[in-house]
Amino acid sequence: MQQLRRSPALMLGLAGLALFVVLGIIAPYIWGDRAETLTDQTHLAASAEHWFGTDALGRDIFARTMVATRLTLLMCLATTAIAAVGGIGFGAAIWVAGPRVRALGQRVIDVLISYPSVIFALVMVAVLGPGVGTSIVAIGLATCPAFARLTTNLAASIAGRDFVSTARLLGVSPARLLRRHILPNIAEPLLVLLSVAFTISLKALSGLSFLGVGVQAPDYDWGSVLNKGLEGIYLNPWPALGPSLVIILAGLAGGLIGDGLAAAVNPAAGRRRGYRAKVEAVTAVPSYDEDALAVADRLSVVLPDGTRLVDEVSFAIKPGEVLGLVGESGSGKSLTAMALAKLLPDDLRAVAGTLKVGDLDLNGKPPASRLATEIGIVYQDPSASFNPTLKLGGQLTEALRTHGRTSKKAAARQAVDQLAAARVTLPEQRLKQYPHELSGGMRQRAMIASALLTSPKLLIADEPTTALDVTVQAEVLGLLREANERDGTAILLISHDVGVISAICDRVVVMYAGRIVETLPIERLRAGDADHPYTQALLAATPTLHSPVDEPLSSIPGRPPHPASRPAGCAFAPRCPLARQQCHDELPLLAVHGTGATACHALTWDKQDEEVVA
Ligand SMILES: Nc1ncnc2c1ncn2[C@@H]1O[C@H](COP(=O)(O)OP(=O)(O)OP(=O)(O)O)[C@@H](O)[C@H]1O
Repeated sequence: MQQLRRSPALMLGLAGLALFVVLGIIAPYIWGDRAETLTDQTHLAASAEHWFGTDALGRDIFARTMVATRLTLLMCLATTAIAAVGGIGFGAAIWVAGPRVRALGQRVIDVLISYPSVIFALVMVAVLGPGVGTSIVAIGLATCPAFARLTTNLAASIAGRDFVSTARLLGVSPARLLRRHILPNIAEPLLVLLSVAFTISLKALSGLSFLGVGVQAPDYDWGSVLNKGLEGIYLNPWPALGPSLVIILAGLAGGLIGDGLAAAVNPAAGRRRGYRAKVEAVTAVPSYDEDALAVADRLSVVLPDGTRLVDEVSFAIKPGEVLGLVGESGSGKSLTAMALAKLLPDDLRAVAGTLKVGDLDLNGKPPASRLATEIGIVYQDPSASFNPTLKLGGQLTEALRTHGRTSKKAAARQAVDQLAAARVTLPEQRLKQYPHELSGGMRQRAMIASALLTSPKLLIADEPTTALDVTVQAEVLGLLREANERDGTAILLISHDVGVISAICDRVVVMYAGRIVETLPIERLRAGDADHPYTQALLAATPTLHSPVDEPLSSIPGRPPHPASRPAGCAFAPRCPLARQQCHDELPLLAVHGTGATACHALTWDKQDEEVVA
């Protein structure tokens, strides 16, 4: 509900609709007489007395438009109800009926959808005769296939989920499966379609009445008022413009509700990668090496409501350095990295003192071509990194050809060389293949080759090995290190796995609940010599060659807090074995400690305790 309240589009749409509903209720009482009274003041232009003018029978068009609101809305409501009940019912029924009926039903839906709904409605009107009832049934039935298609498609997408498989295994009948497991999970998109169907109904019903085959006198809806207003449009446009405006406003309210619902029920819709997000500057106090390649100085990633998903993290990456970013799922690693590539989803904002890669100031508006060529990205899932409908050749050479203005032939040659360097077998043939023709490991190598093609200064590798099996993981990490040593490419490697970070990084930054809790050289991480209890817990939870096989690995009890509900003090305190009251009350700041930096009150306690004893 909070999500819904946050959507201005939805609120505006609902307010508009509420206004029309109120109008529909009160209009006949206020304007009823004026709307029906015949006068000899025919075809009058718009004036202070007749806002939309008068029609051929001298009736006030504004009054008729207002009074028509009730019938128009009721017809839209009835049409939407028929479309939803009929469409969802049909879609659900063919889904339950089993694969054969489903396939047949889907073909029927395809045919119905491909037939223009207006023609279908006109045929029905011709058969049943025009009128309110016919218009409702005709447009309602014409909109059914859209609901049916969405219902079967969504049901199919949910049917593969583990909880549905489990229910099947338990012998739950298809009808119960649909009612208990499938429909509740597809209710949200259906709700969005409902508001869209309302707008579609409004347009279609008004269209029928406008053509003279919908609502018939003495009844009238907005479409028929518009029809009458059209008669003198060249001399007097308001009788036509007035009702049109009302139809547009009501349609807009429905559209805004649809957009608002879509955004509210699917906040993840904004999480698509690829949007260049706004970066805002805070007062900069440089606290990093001047020769650093990439700098994030007090970088926060902020939700529209002000929640800091990433909270003032500062780090720098030296040229040629491999920096690891480690932490549990949800600790803000990916958002930090995406802010550095200016690729945050468009619902998020990056706020930073300094945010730069090389001389690219990410607080400003760096040229897209330099961003695309100077920062390379390797994502976690090699099967999702490439477009499955395009051959690899075009995808690999895209950045070179778009931003480097390299010829097709030269770009292909470079792609082959880079694929070979990434040990992709038969590199020339690969260019002509689709991504699905490569194994997962081979695809990830191709992804690394693709990211390195433009010789980026910084390569961001976001969990590049998580989707791969162990042997391929080692090879992919080897490739990254090789690129780093061969070309001096700096790498920001993101992983939740301390083992992966230890394998190739020079330095590590440990994140917890959107903040940095510790940074340390990799030798210390490998030696298990971490200061922060969270890093120590991560290390204890990581198996090594020396871990006793007969003892279970330790785990960290509890869960990290969501960034919106971080406690006032140390976010790790509720899970920390060392926590004292101070940890719950005061936020520890990152302070240099030996060869690293740590944000932990416990490091100051020994000294304090000694002083107390002395
Ligand atoms: N667009 C968004 N809107 C709202 N919350 C978001 C959005 N993107 C990320 N988050 C939240 O921000 C937090 C940090 O997300 P992030 O993806 O950076 O974590 P992570 O450490 O990379 O974890 P993982 O390894 O699971 O990807 C999480 O709580 C996540 O749910």
